[in-house]
Amino acid sequence: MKYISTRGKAPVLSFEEAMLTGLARDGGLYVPENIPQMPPEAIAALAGLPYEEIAFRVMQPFLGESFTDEEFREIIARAYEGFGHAARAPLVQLAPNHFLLELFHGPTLAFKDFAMQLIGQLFQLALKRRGERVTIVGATSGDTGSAAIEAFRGLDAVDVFILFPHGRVSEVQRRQMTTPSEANVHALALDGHFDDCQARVKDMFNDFAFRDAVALAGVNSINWARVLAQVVYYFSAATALGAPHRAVSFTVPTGNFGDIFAGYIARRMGLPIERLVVATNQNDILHRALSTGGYMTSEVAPSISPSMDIQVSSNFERALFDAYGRDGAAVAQLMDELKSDGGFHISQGALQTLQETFASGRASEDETSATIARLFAETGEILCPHSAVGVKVAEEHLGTAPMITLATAHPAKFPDAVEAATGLRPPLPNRMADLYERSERVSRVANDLGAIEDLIRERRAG
Ligand SMILES: Cc1ncc(COP(=O)(O)O)c(C=O)c1O
Ligand SMILES: N[C@@H](CCOP(=O)(O)O)C(=O)O
Repeated sequence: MKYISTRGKAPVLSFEEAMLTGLARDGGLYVPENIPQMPPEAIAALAGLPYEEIAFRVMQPFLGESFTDEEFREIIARAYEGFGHAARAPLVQLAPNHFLLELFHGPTLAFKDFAMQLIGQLFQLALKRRGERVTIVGATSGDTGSAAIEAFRGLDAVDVFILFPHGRVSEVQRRQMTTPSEANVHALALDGHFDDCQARVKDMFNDFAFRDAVALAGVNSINWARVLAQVVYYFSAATALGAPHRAVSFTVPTGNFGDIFAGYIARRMGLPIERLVVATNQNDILHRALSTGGYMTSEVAPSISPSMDIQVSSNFERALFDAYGRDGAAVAQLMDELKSDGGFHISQGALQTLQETFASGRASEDETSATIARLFAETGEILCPHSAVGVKVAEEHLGTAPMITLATAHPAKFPDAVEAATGLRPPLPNRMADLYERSERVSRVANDLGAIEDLIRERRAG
């Protein structure tokens, strides 16, 4: 199994190399050269299996020679043993044809744990074998950062630096990043928004002198391994509801397009997914792009679903690569336009291809609050604001196939928004009940590449 860049000019890599590399050296994102196919009998055989076994069968064909089956099975077992629900990703029925896939039972209460817990173990094994040490730098609007810190804290082969937008994450998210005391963990509060954090991370990857000097690695969803781990729960949920004998649809609260791109990969592997619905908050660039073909950035407006306050949606590049017939030069040109003009127009043919797979919708702030309140009153389910965006948009796309909406975070991560909608302040699980008492450690940084690079050079241990 080989991995190629969406911009067509970077070295072709193995799974392990692509995972340790993060962003391709031509600025593109790695994707598999071919998508392994799962025939209907193999999909049918997943029904009723433990999540860990489904994970092994779905992901193993993407690994090539990188890890033995025994190593990979052990890593999967360790990755999910700390989850607070035996099913790992349980389904809850909301209405006759509408289900919620709860992805928030991992250690940091967001869907990011599914991938991050796994790649923490994969990095550890790969780096030990190679005798190498890396500096992980990540950008977060709240959840990736806490999941990464949880997965990599205390590991001797990595330093982790997480850039988050100062004042734009919830208090729980911030404390999850700033309270771990391990010396290899560094939380950096940047003066700017998430897109600034993500742009600086990409700048560091494109500064080859810095990149090579610190052995830079990335665990944002620019890293293919992150996307791959998220493919699994599309299979577990769909087979629980009758796939491959009946098709299902998914609605995915979307920001950086990683989670929904994982659903797209599941579909490409053969999972019968009728519709993949992109749900955005008021920062709705993806909804506008998929409706009109114009991908135009504008100011990020802070919302009650802060983890989706994103305008430059990294993984959309992977979808564009396929929609443009895997033409790396065409993608590179669009990305240049994005940088110079703040946007681009998707060609008619590529837009049509995208629209054959993806539908989309948006939820305003009021609609998000009203959905939290209504779902609580009607079903007793307390949604986080991101999941509420998903539910609202899913309700506009219900059809004959069962609809599965991804619940991407635990409501206790966003207690203010939930309390404002329901009057209830959801408590944190017992194991993190003292989060508000723990002391914080954080460095405030300007939105300045040189200054951030200097700080990383100084603080890293390697
Ligand atoms: C709670 C939550 N929901 C949804 C999203 C959007 O996911 P993606 O960026 O993969 O589209 C994020 C952030 O990524 C998130 O943290
Ligand atoms: N919403 C994310 C933003 C980063 O996304 P990623 O999936 O590319 O890591 C977050 O919570 O940090």
